[in-house]
Amino acid sequence: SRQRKLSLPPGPPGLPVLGNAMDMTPHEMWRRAWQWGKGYGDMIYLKMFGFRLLFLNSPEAVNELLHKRGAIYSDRAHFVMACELAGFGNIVPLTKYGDKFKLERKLMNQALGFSALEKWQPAVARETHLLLSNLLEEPQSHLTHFKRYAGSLILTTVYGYHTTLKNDPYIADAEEFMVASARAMGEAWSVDFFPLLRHIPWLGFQKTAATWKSKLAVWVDKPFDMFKSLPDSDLKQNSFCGNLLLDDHGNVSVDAETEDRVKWLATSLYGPGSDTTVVSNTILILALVHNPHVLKKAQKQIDSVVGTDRLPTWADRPQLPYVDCIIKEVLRWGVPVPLTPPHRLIQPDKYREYQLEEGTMCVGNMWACLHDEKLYPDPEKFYPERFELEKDPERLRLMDTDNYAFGFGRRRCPGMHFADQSLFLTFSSIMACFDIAPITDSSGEPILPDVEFNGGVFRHPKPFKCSITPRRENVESLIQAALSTTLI
Ligand code: HEM
Repeated sequence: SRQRKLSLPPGPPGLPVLGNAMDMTPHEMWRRAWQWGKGYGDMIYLKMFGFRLLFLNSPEAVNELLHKRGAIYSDRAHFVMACELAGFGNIVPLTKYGDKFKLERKLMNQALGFSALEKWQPAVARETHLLLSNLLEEPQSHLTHFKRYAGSLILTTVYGYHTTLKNDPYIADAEEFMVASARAMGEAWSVDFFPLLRHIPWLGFQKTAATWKSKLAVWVDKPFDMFKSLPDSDLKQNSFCGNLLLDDHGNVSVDAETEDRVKWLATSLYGPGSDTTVVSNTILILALVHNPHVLKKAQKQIDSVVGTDRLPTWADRPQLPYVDCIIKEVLRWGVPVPLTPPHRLIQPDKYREYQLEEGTMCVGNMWACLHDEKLYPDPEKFYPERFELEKDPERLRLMDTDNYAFGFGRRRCPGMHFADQSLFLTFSSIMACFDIAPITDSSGEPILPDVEFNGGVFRHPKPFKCSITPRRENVESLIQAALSTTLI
């Protein structure tokens, strides 16, 4: 027994009985794990009752375990609060590794993978041009516009439902579900560590879970019923649900079990797909306010390739390498999702001098990987040139943000190519149309916003003000012209 203990990875000493339970925090857990790493190395092990948690802080460790050994590191935990009490067990991020997982992956890859990207281009273009129009009209509400853009894009993709409303009821319901499911997985930690907590009435776990359960009809069935009642159209037929469920005449042509599975898959895509998009666009704006030279350099490249009498398109991408460097640096510097949900190890394993036990919950720390000083010198600096100036192909391959920002191995984000496509169009179009700068005080001095982030599952910048102004007189007419040619 002594030998087994000695071969576990190191970690902070826990308390008697409680173990490391008091070391956990819902606020910026990734930063705490990264700080522990300075003393313990890139693998940090915590234990609470029957729970074994392993933070992986380096590109080497995540690649070796979560990626190369993905066949045994791709299961998920059975969260009591989310799966048992609230009834959220059917959402994709909670699916156990096995046949159901494989089928869901196949369906998501079919709808969102590389080969499906072209199909989504008209919808992404339309939503982007609407976003530009919103930013032109009400530049101070950039966060509201990013939320409408991301929400409408996901609902269009998933259900064929497009909205121009800033307070669309389907988006409101989907956001409510996203908050509830994130909380269910967060609170599940404490209920899983201390199973008795669920029976203490004043803590309210059972009551909250029962409220959530009673809303499943609104969160899961309502958008699906809306999809079924939409008039037949190309948008509906081509959507995620349409593609998987409808025959050529627009009728549902699958059995009830498949229909139920697709319904849950559809609901699952909203949270991971929309918040990450909002966060990435907001991080771009924050980074540009602080780095005007980056915006100027990008605008110069965009102007030389696109000119001044049209908006960027995907065909311009090969000639706009600096925009690609900015996308990589936004994902690296901002880290929209700093930690993976735990990947559960399904059998005992050995790595380096460590023995890892079956059931260990392995968490990839993307923030730590993307701030690794060996790969990214001066990691706190927003510096897109780091990707442009690196000439060694092997180092460039290791530095590629896509290796880390979207998670790892078999659980890697199924929406990553879709996200990359939409980020290219929004980033290049925003920079082509607008100057972005700090607001100024009464004496004209710039007020730079703080670089501060919320500490939850998604790394939202704290709300900030900035000035977003059209670069030229013809920006409005360009946007209008683009909108009229990208009608859905
Ligand atoms: C900048 C944009 C995005 C980022 C940074 C991002 C990042 C991530 C990360 C880190 C994970 C966890 C992977 C792991 O456990 O190893 C994940 C999972 C997931 N993402 Fe994304 N994502 C983005 C956009 C999207 C989009 C647009 C969609 C869908 C349209 C999407 C759908 C999902 C789903 C369904 C999962 C759960 C996969 C599973 O548990 O098997 N994501 N994403």
